[in-house]
Amino acid sequence: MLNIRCLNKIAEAGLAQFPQASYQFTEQAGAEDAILVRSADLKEMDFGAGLKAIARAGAGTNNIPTARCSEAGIVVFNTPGANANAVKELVLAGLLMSSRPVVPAIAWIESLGSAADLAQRVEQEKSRFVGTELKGKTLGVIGLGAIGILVANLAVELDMQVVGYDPYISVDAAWKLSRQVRHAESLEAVLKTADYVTIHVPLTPQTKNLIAASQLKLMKTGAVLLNFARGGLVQEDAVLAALAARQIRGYVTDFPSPALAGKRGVTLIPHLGASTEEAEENCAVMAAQELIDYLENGNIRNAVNLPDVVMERSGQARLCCFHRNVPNMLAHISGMISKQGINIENLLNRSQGEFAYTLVDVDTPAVEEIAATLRQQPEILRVRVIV
Ligand SMILES: NC(=O)C1=CN([C@@H]2O[C@H](COP(=O)(O)OP(=O)(O)OC[C@H]3O[C@@H](n4cnc5c(N)ncnc54)[C@H](O)[C@@H]3O)[C@@H](O)[C@H]2O)C=CC1
Ligand SMILES: O=C(O)CCC(=O)C(=O)O
Repeated sequence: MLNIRCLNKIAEAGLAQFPQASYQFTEQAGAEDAILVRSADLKEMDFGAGLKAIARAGAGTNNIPTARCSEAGIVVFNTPGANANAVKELVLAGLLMSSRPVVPAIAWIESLGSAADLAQRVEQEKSRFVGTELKGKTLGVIGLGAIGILVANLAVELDMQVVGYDPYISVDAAWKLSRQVRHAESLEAVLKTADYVTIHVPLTPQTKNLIAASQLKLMKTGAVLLNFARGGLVQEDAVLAALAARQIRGYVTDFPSPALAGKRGVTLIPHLGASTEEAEENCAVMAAQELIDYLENGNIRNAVNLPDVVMERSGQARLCCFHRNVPNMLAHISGMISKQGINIENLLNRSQGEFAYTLVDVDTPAVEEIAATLRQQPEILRVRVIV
């Protein structure tokens, strides 16, 4: 039996992927083979020696200590794109809420209750809630990955001018982007030209406080900043100062904090970007399938600390080695196997940065001794045998 521990509510369709004959769910810390998580913070968590993988049912993995996981031979997965449409739709709501004062207008009408002169007061006072149109305004999109692309393309459909910035954009992403999206050479160029700026980059040490006082100063007077990516990307004090100085008109964010609560110009949403039935299901199913293929076949799809490594099963056993990306590892692993007179049926090795992963299919199930010897190597972080 393999033990799966869920640290957040995971959609039923995802849990149903795990066959009951070979998987059980556990709440016991340290007993798990794999963890399924959404936003729970694992940074300070101790991991049991048996933990092989963590799957984030979502995009951002800043709640997972990925470097520490790699050192312990734990593969960290996420579910790229699985919730992108849900976020895109909420960004649209954010754009509409910041161009048309519908939220205060609804609050006002609710405050009137069922007053007899309701219809009359509506017509008399509605001019307090006049907005502006998105059509013709410029949207700056920072980060053109799964979400940024959808937001940029949607804005084109809304007849907005769209300017995008992503110095690391993938070729696949570039193909999906509308040709009407203008390419900005720098973050500064986006900030200077946009009426609305929306951020869609991961939170990393490099992107922390991406938008701070000096960036906010570049924004057009009266512009709106939307942050559906992570709170730490925007320096809150600087945003509050920019709002107080009327440098910017609004800050719409999916990441509330005590400092932002109740402040003029701030719209707080309780981290609902991915909270649709469809996105929760997509993420849960994708995360579960990634874990199952890794636990049962050693295959890796959508890990953040290793590249994709997928090989058809052949032979009688599979050795899965998570190791450092240093010279001679492949020769060492294959040499150890051939020294025992064992035939290698198939082998696949891929690396990403400091780490690498090797799958070896062999023609005998009797490879535990080889695995035990390989585990002695300091450069080898985890060896699994799958028969
Ligand atoms: N509010 C919510 O519920 C959700 C929030 N998110 C957040 O949104 C982020 C983005 O999600 P996806 O688009 O799915 O990820 P993604 O990985 O598909 O795209 C991220 C893009 O950011 C770009 N990027 C990285 N550093 C950059 C920089 N300094 N300047 C400009 N671009 C940069 C990358 O090249 C990549 O194209 C996630 O990391 C997560 O933090 C994601 C899903 C739901
Ligand atoms: O699971 C959630 O609701 C949060 C989604 C999210 O922030 C992400 O996918 O990065």
